[in-house]
Parts: sequence; C-alpha cells; structure tokens
Amino acid sequence: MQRIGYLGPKGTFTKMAVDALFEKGSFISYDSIPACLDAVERGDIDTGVVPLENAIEGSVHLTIDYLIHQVDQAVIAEMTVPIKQHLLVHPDYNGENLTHIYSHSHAIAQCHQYLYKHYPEAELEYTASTGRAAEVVASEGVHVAAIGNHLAAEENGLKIFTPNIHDYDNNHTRFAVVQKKKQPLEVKNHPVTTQKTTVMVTLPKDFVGALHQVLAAFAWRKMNLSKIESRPMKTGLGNYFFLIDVDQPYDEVLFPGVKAELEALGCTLKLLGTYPSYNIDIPSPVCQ
Ligand SMILES: O=C(O)C(=O)Cc1ccccc1
Repeated sequence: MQRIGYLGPKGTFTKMAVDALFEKGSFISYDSIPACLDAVERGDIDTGVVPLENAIEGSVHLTIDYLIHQVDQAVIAEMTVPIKQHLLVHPDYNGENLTHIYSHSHAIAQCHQYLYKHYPEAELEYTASTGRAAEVVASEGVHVAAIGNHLAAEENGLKIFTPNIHDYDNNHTRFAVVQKKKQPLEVKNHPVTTQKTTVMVTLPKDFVGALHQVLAAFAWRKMNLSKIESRPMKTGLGNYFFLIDVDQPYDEVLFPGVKAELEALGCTLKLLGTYPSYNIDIPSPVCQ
C-alpha cells in the first residue's frame, strides 16, 4: 500500500483534496509543509501532497521555496479543488466576544475584508494549517474562532457559526503531488484536465531583454505557458529564478530545443515535473 503524506492534521483542505484524488493508500498527516516534504525526502513516505497556489492569495511560497532549495523531488500530479472558508466556533459558543481568530495565512488572507468588517478587534493568529486552527479552538473554548472547512468542524466537534466568509467566490487552490522515486499513483476515475510541465529557469545575469528571450524560446515553438513566477534565489538582492508552467507534456524535441537555446544564452533550465492536472469538484454540504 502506498504511503501518502499530506499537510494535516485532520480536517485540512489538503486532506480534503487527498480524499478526493486517491483511490487507496495509507494516509499520514504532517504538521507542516516542510515536515511533509522532508518525510518524502527521507523515504518515510512514497508521496507527499502540499498546497501550491490559491486563486485569491497566489502562490504558497513555503512550498515553492522548499521544493527548490531544500529537497530534490518531482511534481507528478496536481489537483485543483474549490475552497469554501467558514468561521468555526466552539460547540458552547453563544455570541461571546471573539478575542482571537486562528488560521493558516492563506485562509486569513482569503477572508481579509470579512474579518476587517465583522471582527476588527480580534487578533489574527497564524497556524501551520486550518486543521491546526480548528484544534486550537476545540481546546481553547468560546472566546476564539478558526477559519476552516466543514471537515475541520466535523473532525473537531466545532460549529459553523458563519459559512462562506471568503471575500471572492471563485476560490480554488492547486495542490502538488510530489515524489522522490517515481511510482504509479492509484487515483480515482477523474478526467485529466490537462498535462503540464514545470521548469525552473535561472538567468546568468541581468542583461537587456533576458526575460524576453527566455519567453521567445517557448513562444516561437508555440508552447503555451499557463504561469510564470519569479522567486528570489536567496543569494543576494535582485537575484531571481523563474518558474514556468507549460501547458503540455514533456517531449524529446521541443523541451530539449528550449533547453539548448536557453543554455546558449547562459541560462540554466531544470525540469521539475511533467504531470497530469486534475480539476476536482468537491461539493460543499454548507449552503451558499
Ligand atoms: O491549511 C489547510 O487546510 C491547507 O491545506 C492549506 C490551505 C490553506 C488555505 C486554503 C487552501 C489550503
């Protein structure tokens, strides 16, 4: 049975995504994104699942930076799922003043306007996951709340006090499925939405039109890009690398062609994965 690790504890969005994607496996919860990726690196687990990007808040930098700088793993699948954030309270809560609201930084950011309007006095407390925030509320009592999903409420015996508090409706998150040693995935029967390839490009130095030339290598081959993001190399101010998602599977002609062209300019190109992308609808039991 494959060992599949995920950002836990129970009731996280990552766990919801794992339940929706995998047919079977032995599922192991980790308290943080680095802990999950380190477990993949050590071989304690075969597969890791971590959040990658949110439609409202953007990339999960901790995941991207850890994959680039700390571990050597390939993205072997990704899934996009809808995200509904709810305000979760202790079962004994009866309208008491809320002094602290706990959640993952992305969940808090997805509800900023709501929190500003309704709970301007509450201290916002960041936790490693929404599931962890729900655990804190279960143990701390009626003066605190968490932002999380219906599963976190169920798993921790909390009440949904206000459903759907995210500021924008079309809220989705992409999750990355990563492995160190490639093994087949046993996924449910979801249609593959698209095949993608992610590459990391570093530039030799800042020269006129450098990024234009990088993009041109993909453009004239008619390779569609669905995302480009720059992140610090962590070697000095102004040193950045680019992460580029290409909307097609790796092949032995176009990608080596791009690599050779970019290397001639002094760039380096590293393949981070070529993988199926699943769009999974998880119906919410909580009314809009
Ligand atoms: O904290 C969680 O539940 C996660 O899985 C990370 C996350 C946080 C907010 C939106 C989507 C995923």
